[in-house]
Amino acid sequence: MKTYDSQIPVEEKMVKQSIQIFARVKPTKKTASVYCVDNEEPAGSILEFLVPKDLADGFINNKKETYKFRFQEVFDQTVKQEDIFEAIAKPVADSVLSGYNGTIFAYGQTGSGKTFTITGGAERYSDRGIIPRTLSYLYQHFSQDSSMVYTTHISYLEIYNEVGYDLLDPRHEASRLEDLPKVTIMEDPDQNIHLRNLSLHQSANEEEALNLLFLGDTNRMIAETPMNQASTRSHCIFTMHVCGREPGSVTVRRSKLHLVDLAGSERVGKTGVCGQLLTEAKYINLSLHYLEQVIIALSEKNRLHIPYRNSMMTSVLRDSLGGNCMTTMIATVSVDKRNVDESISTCRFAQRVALIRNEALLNEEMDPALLIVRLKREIQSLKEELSMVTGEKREDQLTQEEIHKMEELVKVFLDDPDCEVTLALGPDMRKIQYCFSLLKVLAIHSLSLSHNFYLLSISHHPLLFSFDMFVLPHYIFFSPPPPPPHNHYHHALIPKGGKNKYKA
Ligand SMILES: Nc1ncnc2c1ncn2[C@@H]1O[C@H](COP(=O)(O)OP(=O)(O)OP(=O)(O)O)[C@@H](O)[C@H]1O
Repeated sequence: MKTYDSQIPVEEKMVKQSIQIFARVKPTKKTASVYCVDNEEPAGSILEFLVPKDLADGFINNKKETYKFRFQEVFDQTVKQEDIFEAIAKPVADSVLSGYNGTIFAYGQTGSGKTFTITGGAERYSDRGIIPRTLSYLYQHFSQDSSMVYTTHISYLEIYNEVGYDLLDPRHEASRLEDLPKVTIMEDPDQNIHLRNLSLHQSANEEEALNLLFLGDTNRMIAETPMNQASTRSHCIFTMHVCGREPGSVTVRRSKLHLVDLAGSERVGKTGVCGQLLTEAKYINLSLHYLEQVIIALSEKNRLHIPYRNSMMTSVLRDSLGGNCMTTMIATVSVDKRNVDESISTCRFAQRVALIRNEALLNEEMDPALLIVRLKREIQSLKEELSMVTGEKREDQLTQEEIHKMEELVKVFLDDPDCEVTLALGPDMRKIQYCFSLLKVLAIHSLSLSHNFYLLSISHHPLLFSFDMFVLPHYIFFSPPPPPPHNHYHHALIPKGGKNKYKA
């Protein structure tokens, strides 16, 4: 198996990349060989179909007998789900972890193995598809990476007969489809798509995410058709929103991972469906036709208008097709003789898709809530600086907490025998004045000790009170009083011969 180095260096902010295309061949019991795979090619792998001119079931082919298609890699019938995950999904999951959007979509004829590849088979644990394996990989990474804090949200959208439904809506089971709220598309002025009525569920761990996947899968529109016993009659988009942030940083990385299981195209004439199955088939074919139109428009140079708005699916996947996303397509093909023409058209479609170049951007942004806190702090400090420069006084009074803090600071300042020690108060004149007042009181008190009796009017200051009480009988009034440190004045008694315990 080939390896792809699609791990993106984090410092690169934009990655231009063509949509990656892979092919997967569904196992068949039929032995007649109509195809071959060449994985030895240096630039990718070749899937070749051999179509004899006299093909019995009506496939008209006048000239060509071989059709060759190049893919990044072709996975033949025996390739396991685990290998598909490693080669296709892991690199996309890694880019999502780095902050880029990622999309993986499976495209192919009905019954060719899209659901098996994206979601998985129900029979064996080893049949788990891309979604459960990717969830497991991502949550394992989240728990191991202590340098980042991650949050994840999940949504699961179904587009059935061109109408969007929320597969995670708890009313799904008990209600008729037509009674459920429809998911609608809204576009903001920057042409970003928003989906109304599509719920987002936070999932803290792999188990919660798997429960959501299971809930959504049980609500999908599945029906038995002549081509597939459990055919998905809708397009399903499982989306994981990942938000990563370094602890303490205001920068967040938000990326989206779309895992898309498209409904399968089917030839209505060939399968002979009627009634509801026919209506569904018409819608499926129409929306796949619109998808093809978008792909054709994107692959043509100088096309100004891309018809995204023609269908809900192309509107929702707008970013994945020619936009801000690392996108990968898996073409699922059946190599039974009777399906060869559809498989060839799937491969042709893939070749067109490979021409589309996306520009994936590193989705980094500032967290608005944290940014507000940081800016508030900055405004406060600028205000203080400004009032220092202009000499403008702040009107608001110091709080008790601030006063207490400054008293502590002065105490530490005075207790420190180091003459170089500084009293750091910040650029707030009120605090500076308050500390000067405290220091003056102490200075006067010191003087009073050498000149016998003095009167001092000071604030209600617990530090000073403690030594005011020390030698109570020796006091007289001293006038005028020093500037009051704050609003509440008290006359304190300064003793003669008292010891200043705040000085060395
Ligand atoms: N690689 C595979 N290995 C084993 N079984 C497979 C594989 N691919 C498909 N199958 C089986 O083939 C059947 C049809 O596959 P699946 O439902 O995935 O097709 P689909 O492309 O999703 O069809 P539809 O478009 O009708 O929903 C299923 O029973 C599935 O288990």
